[in-house]
Amino acid sequence: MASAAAAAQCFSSYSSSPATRFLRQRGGARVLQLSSRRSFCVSAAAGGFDNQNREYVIVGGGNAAGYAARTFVEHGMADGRLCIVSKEPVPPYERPALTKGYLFPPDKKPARLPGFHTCVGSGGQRQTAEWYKENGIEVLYEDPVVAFDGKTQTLKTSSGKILKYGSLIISTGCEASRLPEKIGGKLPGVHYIRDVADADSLVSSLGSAKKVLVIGGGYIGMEVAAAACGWNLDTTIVFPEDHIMPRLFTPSLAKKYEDLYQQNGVKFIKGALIDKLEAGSDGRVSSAVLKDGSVVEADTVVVGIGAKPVVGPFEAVGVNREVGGIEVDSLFRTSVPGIFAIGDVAAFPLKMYNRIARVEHVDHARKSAHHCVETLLTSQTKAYDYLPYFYSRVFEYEGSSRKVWWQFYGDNVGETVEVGNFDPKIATFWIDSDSRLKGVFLESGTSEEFSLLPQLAKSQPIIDKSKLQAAASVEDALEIARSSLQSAASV
Ligand SMILES: Cc1cc2nc3c(=O)[nH]c(=O)nc-3n(C[C@H](O)[C@H](O)[C@H](O)COP(=O)(O)OP(=O)(O)OC[C@H]3O[C@@H](n4cnc5c(N)ncnc54)[C@H](O)[C@@H]3O)c2cc1C
Ligand SMILES: NC(=O)c1ccc[n+]([C@@H]2O[C@H](COP(=O)([O-])OP(=O)(O)OC[C@H]3O[C@@H](n4cnc5c(N)ncnc54)[C@H](O)[C@@H]3O)[C@@H](O)[C@H]2O)c1
Ligand SMILES: O=C1O[C@H]([C@@H](O)CO)C(O)=C1O
Repeated sequence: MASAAAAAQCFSSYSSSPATRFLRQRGGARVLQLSSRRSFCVSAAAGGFDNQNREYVIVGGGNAAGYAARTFVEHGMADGRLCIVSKEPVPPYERPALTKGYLFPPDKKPARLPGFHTCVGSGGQRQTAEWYKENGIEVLYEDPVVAFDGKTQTLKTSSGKILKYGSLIISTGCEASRLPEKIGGKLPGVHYIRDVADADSLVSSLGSAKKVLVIGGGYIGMEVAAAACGWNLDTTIVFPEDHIMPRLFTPSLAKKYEDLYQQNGVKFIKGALIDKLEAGSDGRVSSAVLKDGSVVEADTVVVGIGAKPVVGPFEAVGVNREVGGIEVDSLFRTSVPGIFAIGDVAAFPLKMYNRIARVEHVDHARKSAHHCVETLLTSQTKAYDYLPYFYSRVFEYEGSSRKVWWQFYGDNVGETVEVGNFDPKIATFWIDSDSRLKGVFLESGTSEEFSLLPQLAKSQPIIDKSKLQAAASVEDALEIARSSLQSAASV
């Protein structure tokens, strides 16, 4: 790679300049200190490519990248020093909105950019394209990184740019798992949702849809099926398991949500796999054939069958074989000095449960980004100690018969006690064999009640299961949990 070699040469001759202190070791990261606050960009076109040196490069312009950029700005280390290389045409946004406000029917004020750029989802500033400019952050749009060379510390983008980095943060997230093309996974009318372009395409299909088939009973399946109800569409969900949200919900909790969806007209086909999707005479999807031979008609299909971490082209940095993703330590450092990974793509030590995990949820994207950049820019060596937090909100559009919003904190292990049945609340408590409360789920709580959940899941108090089982209401059950917390504190 002649241009990369040229880039490396140019980089080292620049870095030997007396005005530059080079690659200080900080929090395990190689930090290039420049005397000037402006970036150094050597535009000596080598082999037709721009030859550009950057101090900090973030690859991926998604949720985690937006929060990382904010932390760079907070430390006064963004201006002229930070470059974000993005595959998407817009600055980072709060991805959760894509299956929530974005899918509201046209007359119910759907969310659109620039309304939900990061960091509005956590009450922060709305970082528009202007915000990046004003803060001196270079963002390369629609120009994904296609090659990586750790030896020369260079990246190549799809347009052929060669970027030399001092420190690199990989935040490439996940991509939607797809049905194979040979069974109709790419037919017109078949949708996957990961980015704004996908959501736009789905919105345009919903506008003329009659029958929607949602494949997958996870997060995307539940959120998109609820959204389709808002458009008054005939909606069916099909999935291989015997209940929805199998990764988190107990069968009994799932049943309550399934009943609610059915009251909204959604049909469920459980324990079923797709054999193929078939096209009508116009070439657009018209039906799904299930493995048992039955046929479900649909003019719009939404596939939500999970996501895969985007590790390419960074495999050489070290992929975790068990959970996938780029392996990092508790400071988000990969095996290569100066290279970090955050968000969905990072396989990190989940300290409180003593296991390596990947977490595909936005709270971790935000917190891992902040923790990583703090490590990179300060002398912080505090291990990331994450408490898993998942949530969803559906039927939120104006005029819906009832809104649904739940939160879960902790680990869904052990036996469960469930209280309430959309009256309007539901709570589920996961309790291990030592009677410790490990995980807690709450539907339709007040903000005060929701704020109790992380305290419970973090302290894991000993709890009297029989008292919880006897609770007359969700409020009572939460009070019992709260008092177990108090007695744990007083021991
Ligand atoms: C539709 C949807 C709804 C969701 N709702 C919720 C929710 O309600 N609650 C919740 O907790 N979580 C939710 N999530 C999960 C949450 O959005 C993710 O955990 C979060 O976005 C992860 O942030 P990230 O930056 O790691 O990845 P992403 O936000 O996916 O960003 C990764 C970015 O990297 C880009 N990229 C990939 N490869 C390259 C490359 N080679 N070069 C340059 N750029 C590249 C991608 O295009 C993307 O822009 C949802 C996810 C989806 C898809
Ligand atoms: N509220 C949230 O946190 C939220 C909302 C939307 C999306 N997301 C994220 O987006 C990503 C994708 O979500 P998702 O719902 O696709 O993943 P998921 O893992 O939540 O659900 C996948 C579901 O697909 C089904 N499935 C798996 N293989 C199948 C197959 N071959 N045929 C039919 N069904 C199959 C199963 O029912 C499984 O529950 C995940 O990272 C998820 O965390 C999160
Ligand atoms: O975390 C989130 O961010 C967006 C939205 O709040 C941004 O305005 C959304 O729908 C979430 O669930």
